[in-house]
Amino acid sequence: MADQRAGRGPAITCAALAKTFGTGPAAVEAVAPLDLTFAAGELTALVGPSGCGKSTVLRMVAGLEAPSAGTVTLDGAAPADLQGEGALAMAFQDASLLPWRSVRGNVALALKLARKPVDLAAVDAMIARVGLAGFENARPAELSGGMRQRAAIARCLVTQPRVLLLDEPFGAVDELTRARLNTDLPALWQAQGTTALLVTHSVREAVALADRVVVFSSRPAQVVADLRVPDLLALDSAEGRTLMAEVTAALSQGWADDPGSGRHAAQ
Ligand SMILES: Nc1ncnc2c1ncn2[C@@H]1O[C@H](COP(=O)(O)OP(=O)(O)OP(=O)(O)O)[C@@H](O)[C@H]1O
Repeated sequence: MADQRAGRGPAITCAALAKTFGTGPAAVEAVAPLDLTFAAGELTALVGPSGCGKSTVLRMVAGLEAPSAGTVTLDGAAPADLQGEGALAMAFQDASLLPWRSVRGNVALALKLARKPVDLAAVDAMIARVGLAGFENARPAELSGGMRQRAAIARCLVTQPRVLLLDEPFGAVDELTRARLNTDLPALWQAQGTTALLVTHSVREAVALADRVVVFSSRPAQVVADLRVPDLLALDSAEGRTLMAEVTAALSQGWADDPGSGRHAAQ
């Protein structure tokens, strides 16, 4: 039952979603039963201690990892259905570009795989948008790590996905470029009405980019705080600093032994 409005992202619902890797004494419970809904067209940042299960949640939303229990639905559809429509895009930290293809070739391929018309002007415009104008013909090996990440982001956004899943996509990008991408890219996906999830270790990035910040406890991931980011929040305002302090406090609380003791704030 996909959303009929053109291009608009679906709501994402995780219902009693859980994941345990392995069995017996060696089993690792990565995600305890989790109930979370991400609103259509919103960008939600997921933050939490290293190894708490953030990527696992993202991979289950992407349909790359089967849940041990519970479900993920996107406006009622399974992740695989959106994958099939080319409506779901992901960028991971390790920016896996095809090494034998140019930047232009990699970005254009995303359109082909999504069964969309390959418009080279749109491809080059997206490459310019992530600051890679002039590198259209470069192969990934000729780019820095940060440039490869930017090319991977261009590859994601060129298809105008309805769902965008970003796992530390700016990890290898320097501060200046990151600041530029942080101001430039949200406008792109907001205009497209994309529903986006962003896993990040940066509280500043989470608050700067997201409409909502969900803070997880240490493994298995459970929600310890769920905070709304006011529109047009200035990070250096008193309100911005207070919100970042709240996220940071929830993160330290998330490291505590009793993850269930957290609070569930704004929705
Ligand atoms: N394929 C797998 N097989 C076995 N264990 C796994 C697998 N993937 C993840 N895990 C385990 O699940 C737990 C959660 O991992 P996950 O990558 O989701 O955490 P994360 O919060 O994204 O971590 P980080 O912030 O460090 O990237 C970890 O203990 C990890 O070792």
